[in-house]
Amino acid sequence: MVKIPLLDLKNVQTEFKINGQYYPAVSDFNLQVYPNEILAIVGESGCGKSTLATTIMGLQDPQETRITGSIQFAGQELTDLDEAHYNTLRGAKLGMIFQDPLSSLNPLKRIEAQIAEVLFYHTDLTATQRHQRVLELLKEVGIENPQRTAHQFPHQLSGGMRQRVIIAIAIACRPDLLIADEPTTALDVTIQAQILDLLRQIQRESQTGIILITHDLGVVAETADRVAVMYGGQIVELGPVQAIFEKPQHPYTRSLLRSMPQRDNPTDELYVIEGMVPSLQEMPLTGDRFAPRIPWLNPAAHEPNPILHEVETDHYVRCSCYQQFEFPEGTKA
Ligand SMILES: Nc1ncnc2c1ncn2[C@@H]1O[C@H](COP(=O)(O)OP(=O)(O)OP(=O)(O)O)[C@@H](O)[C@H]1O
Repeated sequence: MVKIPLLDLKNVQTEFKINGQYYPAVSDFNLQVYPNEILAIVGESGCGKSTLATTIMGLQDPQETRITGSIQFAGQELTDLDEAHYNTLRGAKLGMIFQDPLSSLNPLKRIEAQIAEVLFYHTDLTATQRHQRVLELLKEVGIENPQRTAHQFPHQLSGGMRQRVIIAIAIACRPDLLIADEPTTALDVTIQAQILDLLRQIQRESQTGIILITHDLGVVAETADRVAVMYGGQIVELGPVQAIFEKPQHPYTRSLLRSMPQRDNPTDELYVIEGMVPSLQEMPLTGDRFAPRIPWLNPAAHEPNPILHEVETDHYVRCSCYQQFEFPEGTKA
């Protein structure tokens, strides 16, 4: 059976204007997201994950940004949409959850008003029905006393409760696609697990396609169906979660995994990836963008213009350098 993607990105490039010149934060980006899957996007800070999310959501300032390529959502091209049309999709068919629940909520409005607002704009529900729906949504996201929470202001809630409220707003209109940008980073571990469970429950019950953006590979292993590893604005590896964890190929994926604390040996010395993600102006645009961070690898191992290779079914790796890459002797295995 042919699977129809919910979201289909083709050659997407997002460039920021800095001192009058454009620099790509996302480039050569090709990706499909399907209904009822959680696709994780991972990479260090500065790899372009949030830029990709805001590009899909149409939240980039056109004065400062240039977006090229095609973004199709449920068969509709988004890159041509004007703000009014985007507004009919955002909050309704396209939902987004940001990292910091406090700054995503209006401190001066009660929780009920903030959830009801989305229902007001995107549904025909009456005021009484909206009130009822707000309570149902709060219950759905695991809030024990919806009546009480509905009446409270954001500062009266814990971080975990606020994130649940944000999720309630994001799912209020049953979006087909939900983008969650670091949804658990600000939360402690127990609450993190509960929020991830909630996302999985939403995916299962509503067949939602979810893009989960995170730098935390532990979160990815627990939650995702597929994983896109991003470096320098590009996908460097894409595959089913099991393939990424059990048979990682790209030197960047392998380095990220090696730098992750092991559960059975949490105090073990960690591998540290050499150097840093370069700024946009310093990012090399030809050759393998990760090459400067693995300087011991023979430069001839890299392709001059690396492309994604399918190494096994549905598992893609950029640049054939993975065939020759080894960690230097003496680094932690
Ligand atoms: N409005 C902007 N103008 C210029 N450069 C920007 C802008 N927004 C982001 N960048 C740059 O684009 C690159 C990608 O940033 P982005 O925030 O998308 O990365 P990220 O992987 O999401 O990182 P983080 O996890 O820290 O949010 C970075 O070099 C960042 O400095």
